[in-house]
Amino acid sequence: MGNYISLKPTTKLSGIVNIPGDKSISHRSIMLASLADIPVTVTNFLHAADCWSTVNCMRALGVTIDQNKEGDLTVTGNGFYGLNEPCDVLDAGNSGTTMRLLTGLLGAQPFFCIMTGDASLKKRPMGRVIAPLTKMGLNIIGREQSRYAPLALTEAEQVTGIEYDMPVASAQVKSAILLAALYANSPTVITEPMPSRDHTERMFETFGIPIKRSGKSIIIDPVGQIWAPERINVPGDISSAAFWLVAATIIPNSQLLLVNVGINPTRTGIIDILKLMGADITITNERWSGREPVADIIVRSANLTGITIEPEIIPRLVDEIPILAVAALFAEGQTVIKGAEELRVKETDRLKAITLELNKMEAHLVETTDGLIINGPQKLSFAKCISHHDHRMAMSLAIAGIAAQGVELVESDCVKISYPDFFTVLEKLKQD
Ligand SMILES: O=C(O)C1=C[C@@H](OP(=O)(O)O)[C@@H](O)[C@H](O)C1
Ligand SMILES: C=C(OP(=O)(O)O)C(=O)O
Repeated sequence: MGNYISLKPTTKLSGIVNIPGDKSISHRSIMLASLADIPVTVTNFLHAADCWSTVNCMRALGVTIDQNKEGDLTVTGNGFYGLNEPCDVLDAGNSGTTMRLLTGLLGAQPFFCIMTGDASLKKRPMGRVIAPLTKMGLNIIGREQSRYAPLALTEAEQVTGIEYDMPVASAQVKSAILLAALYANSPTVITEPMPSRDHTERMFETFGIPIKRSGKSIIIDPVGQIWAPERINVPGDISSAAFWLVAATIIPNSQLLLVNVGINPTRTGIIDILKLMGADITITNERWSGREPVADIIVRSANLTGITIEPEIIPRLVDEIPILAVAALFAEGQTVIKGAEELRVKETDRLKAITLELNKMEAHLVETTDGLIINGPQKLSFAKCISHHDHRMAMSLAIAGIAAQGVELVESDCVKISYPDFFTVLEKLKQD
C-alpha cells in the first residue's frame, strides 16, 4: 500500500458506521485480564497498531493471548503475581498509553525489563510517570535524566502507597499510579486537577478491585488478588466517532448513524462542544457495556457557530482538538481553544502541526501557546498535506479535504494506529 492517499471533495455523506472498539479500554482490558487466574475473552477489541503493541508486550511477559475467527481475544494469564521477566526489550511502538500504563504495572513486579517505542514515543515525556512511581519506591530510569524512553525498570525493594496531587490532568499518569498501587503495602490517594477519563477506575471495579472517589481524589487499597469476569465487551471509541460527527455536520445534506459509541461522561466533551456550536446530534438507544455507557448517535448537517473552548473541558476532548479545529473552519465566527498545551506532547505537536497543515489549504489558523484561534467560515483550497505520522492529524486532514476541495495526504497509513478501516469507511459513506 502506498503511503499516501488522494481524496476528492464530496457533496454528501450518508450511511451507518459501526464504531470500532475504544482504544483506551482495549489496552486496559488486556492489561487487567493478564493478571487474572481465569481466561478472559475480550470482545469488540480494537484491532489497531497501538492495542497490538499492548498485546505483544503482555505476550512477552508470559501471557497467552489467542484470537478467534470473530476477532475476539482470549487472554490467559498466570494470576495476579504471574507475570514473567521478558527475555527482550518491550516495544510500545507509537502508543503512549502502553508505555505509561505498563511502567506503573511492571515497575511494581519483581523483575527487570526495558521498554522502548518508536521515534515519536521516544520524544514524549515519561518524567510525569517516573516522578510519582519513584515516590512509591519503584526503580525506573530513562534517557536524558529519566525524561524519555527507553526506560529501564528494576525490582523495587518495597512498593508503598502515596498521596499524589497530579500537576497535569492525565489518565495515563493516573492509571500508571493506580496499577502500581495494586501491589503497594499501603493505600494510595491520587488527586486530579480536572477529571480525566476514568476507564481504569471502571475496569478495576469490573475486576472486583474497590475504588473510592472523594471529590477530585481517588483512593485505592492494595489487593492481593483480582476477580476477573469471563468476558469484557469494549464499547466503540468516541474519539473515532468524532471524525464522523464533524464530517456529517460540515458536509451539507449528510446524515450518519454511528452505532455503538462509548458515551462515558469523561469523554463526551466533543458532543457537548459540537452541540453548543449548533450541531444536530441525537443520542439514542442508551445502554451499558459492562460499566461503560454506550449509545447510537444520529448526526445531520448543521450550520455551526464559533465558540470559546475553556481549559476545564480539555481533558474531556483532548484527542478531538485537531478535528474540532476543522469544524471551527466551517463555523460562523471566532473559535478560541484555550488550555490545550498537552497537545504539544502527543504523537506530534498537534497545535503546531494542525496549524501548519490546514494553512497549506489556505486556511488561517493562529497558534497560541496553549491553543488555537480560528475565524470562520473559511474557504479552503486543495493542498498536499502531511500527517506528521500522527493518526488523528491524518483523519482530521482527510475530513477537511473531503469537505472542501480535496487533499493529497502524505503518510496516510498512520491511521492504522487507531482506526485501520478509516479510509474504507470514508469511501463507503461518500454519496457522489
Ligand atoms: O489513558 C488513555 O488511554 C489516554 C489518555 C490521554 O492521554 P493523557 O493521559 O496524556 O492525557 C489521551 O490523549 C490518550 O489518547 C489516551
Ligand atoms: C495521544 C494518543 O494516544 P497515546 O497517548 O496512547 O499514544 C491518541 O490516541 O491520540
